[in-house]
Amino acid sequence: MELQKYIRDVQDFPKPGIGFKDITPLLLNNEALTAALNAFIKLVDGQKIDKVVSMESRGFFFGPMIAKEIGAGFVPVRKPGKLPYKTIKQEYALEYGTDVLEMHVDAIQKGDRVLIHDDVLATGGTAEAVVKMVEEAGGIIVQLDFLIDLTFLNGKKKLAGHTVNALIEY
Ligand SMILES: O=P(O)(O)OC[C@H]1O[C@H](OP(=O)(O)OP(=O)(O)O)[C@H](O)[C@@H]1O
Ligand SMILES: Nc1ncnc2[nH]cnc12
Repeated sequence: MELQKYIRDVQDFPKPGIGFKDITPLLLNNEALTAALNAFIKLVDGQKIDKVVSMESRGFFFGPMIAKEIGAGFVPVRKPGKLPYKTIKQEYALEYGTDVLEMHVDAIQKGDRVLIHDDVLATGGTAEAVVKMVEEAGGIIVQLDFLIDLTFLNGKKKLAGHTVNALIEY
């Protein structure tokens, strides 16, 4: 199935000049949703994964479904002040300025084999911050799997040394 058919381009969202990739048509269509989930499971290829780690908020659409299907636990990475328990924090660069992501300190055990999932890889700043947090907690990153890679933004460069997959590339 050609998943790209289910991605809607929205110009000038959330700011003028941005071509936003809207994944909600894919989520809305059960065949496309199932095909995407099956493709994510195929990327795991039977490797042992202890935890799937995804970032708020669009990483939460597929992250828990992938975890359930491959027999792993799910770890939410959230924006500041949202997680109730003690957290590891990581600052990361945005287009303008910086932001922070947080993960619970007990979410990853030393030696855990981790799959990182998000919907979109753009500049790679978000994923790089999650890589740092997982590694700080002692996790081993097996791969990073995205629905979409905006390749013209060179996000993969920030993730050099890791296996990075995407179902759709622009
Ligand atoms: O590769 P980067 O340049 O870091 O960008 C990618 C991130 O941007 C989007 O999240 P956003 O911060 O818009 O939050 P949302 O998922 O809550 O919409 C997307 O879901 C990724 O997490
Ligand atoms: N162009 C884009 N479309 C959707 N999500 C994004 N996250 C960062 N850039 C994005």
